[in-house]
Amino acid sequence: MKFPGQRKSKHYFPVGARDPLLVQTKPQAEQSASYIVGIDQTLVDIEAQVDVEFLQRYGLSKGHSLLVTDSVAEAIYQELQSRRLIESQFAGGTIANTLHNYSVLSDSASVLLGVMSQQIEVGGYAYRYLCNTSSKVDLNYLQPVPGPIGRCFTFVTDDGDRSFGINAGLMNRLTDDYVPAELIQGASALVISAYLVRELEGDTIKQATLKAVQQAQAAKVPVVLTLGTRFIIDEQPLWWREFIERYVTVLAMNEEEAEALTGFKDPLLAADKALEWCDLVLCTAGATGLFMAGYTEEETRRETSHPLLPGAIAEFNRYEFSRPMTRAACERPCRVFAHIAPYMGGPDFIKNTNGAGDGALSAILHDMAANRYHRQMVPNSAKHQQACLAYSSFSQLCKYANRVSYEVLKQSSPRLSRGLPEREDSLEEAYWER
Ligand SMILES: Nc1ncnc2c1ncn2[C@@H]1O[C@H](COP(=O)(O)OP(=O)(O)OP(=O)(O)O)[C@@H](O)[C@H]1O
Ligand SMILES: O=c1[nH]cnc2c1ncn2[C@@H]1O[C@H](CO)[C@@H](O)[C@H]1O
Repeated sequence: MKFPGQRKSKHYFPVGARDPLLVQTKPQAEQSASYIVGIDQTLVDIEAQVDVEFLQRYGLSKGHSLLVTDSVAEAIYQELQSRRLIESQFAGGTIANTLHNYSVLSDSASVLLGVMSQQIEVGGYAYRYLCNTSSKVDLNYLQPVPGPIGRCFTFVTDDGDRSFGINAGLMNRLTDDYVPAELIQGASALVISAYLVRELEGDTIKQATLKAVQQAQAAKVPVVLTLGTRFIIDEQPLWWREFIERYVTVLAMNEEEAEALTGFKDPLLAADKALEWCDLVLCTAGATGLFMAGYTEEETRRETSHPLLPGAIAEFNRYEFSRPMTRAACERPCRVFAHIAPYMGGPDFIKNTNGAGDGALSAILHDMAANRYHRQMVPNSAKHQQACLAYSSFSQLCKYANRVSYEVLKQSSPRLSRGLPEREDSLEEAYWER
């Protein structure tokens, strides 16, 4: 496990096994027991640059993810091919992207549950999917299916925004016998998306996901939900509120999804509302940066040394130096909020914003898993006198998530091909210390 985020490590963090004191503290097996599990619809992103007229012609919605039938998918594919518009075909899926990035950032294992074509052709979609996934993502639990995985037409318009047309194939046929209880119970977190409920007749992935969620809850493994696209939430916001209240510890969303869920357009108010149902919220807001909200113990909360920020909640970042806890773990829960503007104002040129939000979530997951790893390695550390959800403060979590989003934008790919630089050689090295 690498240290989460980059900063001067004034806290003790066992990154290697060479320290003799550390080796004595815990057996080796426990180190390798640190992993996260995710469930996803296995699909390949077929990326193409198009104009808004193209989206309208095929009944797609700008900035969102909609299902397309086989015949529409074929027509789209033919047009993209004949006009030579396809730029890349690369493994996608919001959770698989998140797991891949988590593994790249943390240098640690994650496990993907989903389906995979049992018959694989070199160069085909399934083949590409496997080739484009980090070797630290364990694909051994995938369920074989007798047909294609999904295709996600990823349309990038002139403004860099992305819109999706999903052709499902057999991506929704995961059954609950491919959700091993032991695997879920031993994880640092279970990660799912709202997309998993978008099923057609005969699909089983929603049921399989529910089983996994219940197993995680019973084993006190945090359930992390990302909302995916606003349309799914718009369809049944009350169902989602109840689902979150019942099962979810960490909620990730962008400001549109946040509005669909809570009715609040302002990301800060939306995050505040969502804290009625869950414990920790990440709300990304494009060029406005990102917000986090959560709980901490009132007695041990820490005041920021940064300027206090104005907003719908006055001076909302006052306690951003505190570490997040579940509401249930606090004797006197106190709400904490934090915000950060895009790292260095964002890259000079943004070709495509696809996956920037997934990137932010993978950073949060890394920090959460690092906390558990550290607790296993150094259980009597002062860091664990209280049961915190993450290793770092809200403020550091924001920085790290934001830095990873920047890297996704800079690499123009939802899946990082490399982690963060070991040293930031820009003038912004101080960013991590501020
Ligand atoms: N136009 C932009 N300029 C600067 N930074 C940006 C821009 N768009 C996104 N970012 C960065 O990326 C982060 C996540 O962006 P965004 O809110 O667009 O995610 P998202 O809609 O959830 O994306 P996805 O669903 O594709 O993963 C932002 O918090 C910000 O740090
Ligand atoms: O229906 C879906 N299920 C799973 N993943 C999806 C769906 N629609 C879009 N994405 C994925 O979201 C990522 C960016 O956040 C893209 O890489 C795309 O593959």
